[in-house]
Amino acid sequence: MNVVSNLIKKIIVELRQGFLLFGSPLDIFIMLLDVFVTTCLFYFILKLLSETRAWQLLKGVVFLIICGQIFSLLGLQAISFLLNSALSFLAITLLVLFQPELRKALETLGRNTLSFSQTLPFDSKDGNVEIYAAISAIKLACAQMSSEYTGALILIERQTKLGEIIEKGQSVILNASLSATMLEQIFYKGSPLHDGACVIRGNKIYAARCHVPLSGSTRLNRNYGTRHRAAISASEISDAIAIVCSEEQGSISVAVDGNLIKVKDAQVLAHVLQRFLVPNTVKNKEKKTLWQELKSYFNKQFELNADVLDDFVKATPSQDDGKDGEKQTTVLAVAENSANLNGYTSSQTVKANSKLRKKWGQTRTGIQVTAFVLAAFVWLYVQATTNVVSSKRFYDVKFMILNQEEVDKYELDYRLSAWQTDVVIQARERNLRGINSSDIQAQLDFANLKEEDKAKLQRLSETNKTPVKVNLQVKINVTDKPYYSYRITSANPVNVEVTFWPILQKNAAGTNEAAPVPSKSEKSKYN
Ligand SMILES: Nc1ncnc2c1ncn2[C@@H]1O[C@H](COP(=O)(O)OP(=O)(O)OP(=O)(O)O)[C@@H](O)[C@H]1O
Repeated sequence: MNVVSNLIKKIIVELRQGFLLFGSPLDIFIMLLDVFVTTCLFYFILKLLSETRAWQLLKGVVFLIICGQIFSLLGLQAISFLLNSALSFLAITLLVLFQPELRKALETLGRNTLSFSQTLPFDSKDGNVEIYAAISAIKLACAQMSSEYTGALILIERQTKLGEIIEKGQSVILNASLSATMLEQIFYKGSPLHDGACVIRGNKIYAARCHVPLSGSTRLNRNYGTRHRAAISASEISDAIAIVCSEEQGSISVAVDGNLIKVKDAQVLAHVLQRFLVPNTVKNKEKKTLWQELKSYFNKQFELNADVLDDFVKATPSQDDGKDGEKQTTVLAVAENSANLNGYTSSQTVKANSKLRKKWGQTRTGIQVTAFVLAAFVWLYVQATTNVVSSKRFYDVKFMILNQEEVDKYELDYRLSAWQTDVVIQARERNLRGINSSDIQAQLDFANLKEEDKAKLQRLSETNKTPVKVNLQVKINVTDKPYYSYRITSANPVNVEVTFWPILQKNAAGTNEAAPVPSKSEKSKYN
């Protein structure tokens, strides 16, 4: 909590000083890019987390931080202390409690980072043909098995390998060609392979008799047994699509991402599979631009997670296709962590074009705004802590006289009130390190003399009378450093008094000496 308060204080100080946007147009562009990239990162993380139970906890933590800030502002020390301690404890428990969710989120990240498509890993160049052949085989087998009330559990492996399931227990590696007959043979009641799940990898039936570890975290109706639960579990621990043919009801169901939906028949099943396996079948058949590709890449997170139920529904034919008024899809189980609990409940029939109702914080805009706010906050923090602006004092910087000829023409002599100055420069620390005393120029430019002063000098040169005093401002710059990378915050002296007198008078007075340089004790005033 203290960290948060300190951070806010630091940011306010930096904002007050106006140094946050210190730099060239290029620096500002880089800063904006920095905020943009950080926003994307936060967007990605928040989107992944918004599909998990960790989201609720995250909201709780934010609430506690806000309360803590309010309490500490009000000076309520006891409650601030308690909240502070609770937050430190929560930071550790968060990692332990939500290890499965975080693991899943990272897996999703890995999947989407390495591949832009969510298709089956088909070998052939013309993957789509093979996918359609596979879908057709599965459709035929499921139609047959459901009509005969043969129980089956088919897992279609996608990006996440199902090695953990395949290599365990009594599973049998088949690596057989995928065909409807083969599937029916496997799940035929008398077959030694019918128990458990079969895994489809690419265009092969890779393994049979696989046992899926049950998670038990679903809201499945009691009428459904372990086969359906196994389907949900398999879709929870991976991005596999699980198809269940029910032995008791003769129905067909599909599970994706922890959600289970009963489809009307094998034809609807084929539509669903096409939606998930064939790239760009439903959405966009045209060639995408890079921007569209990037957008769909980000959107895909939602397609595969939060919007997965919507996808199920979209994947089915229009509601009117059910001539006898029968429902095309029935949601049997919604993943416990699903963002869609507001939109769908278990065993609720969903209309084909229904829209999901999500809380604002979980909508794309909500997450985008939150991600931007977080990124801006982190950026401000980094500016205030690591990319710090500090100042450095340089002593005895000698004046450089410019345009001497401007006074030579009057044939006068002059004396300066000082020949050197102390300069304080402010810059980003890394820039400041590169500045030495020798890089600083303190210029006295006689070209800056005012017209009235010039007139006085003219009169003096003609009359040879009382000496004339004029003020000149010292101009300071750092050689080899662009003007926007530093600021001169003070110079002492910043104005120099120049006393002019006729050359003859000077010789008489013998005063052609430099004004005294500030003594050490005087210098210490500026430290
Ligand atoms: N963890 C599992 N992994 C793979 N297969 C499983 C698992 N648990 C059960 N099964 C399969 O499901 C069968 C038991 O089905 P059960 O009747 O309990 O489920 P169900 O969901 O009611 O399905 P059905 O409607 O077909 O009866 C088992 O014989 C086995 O083949």
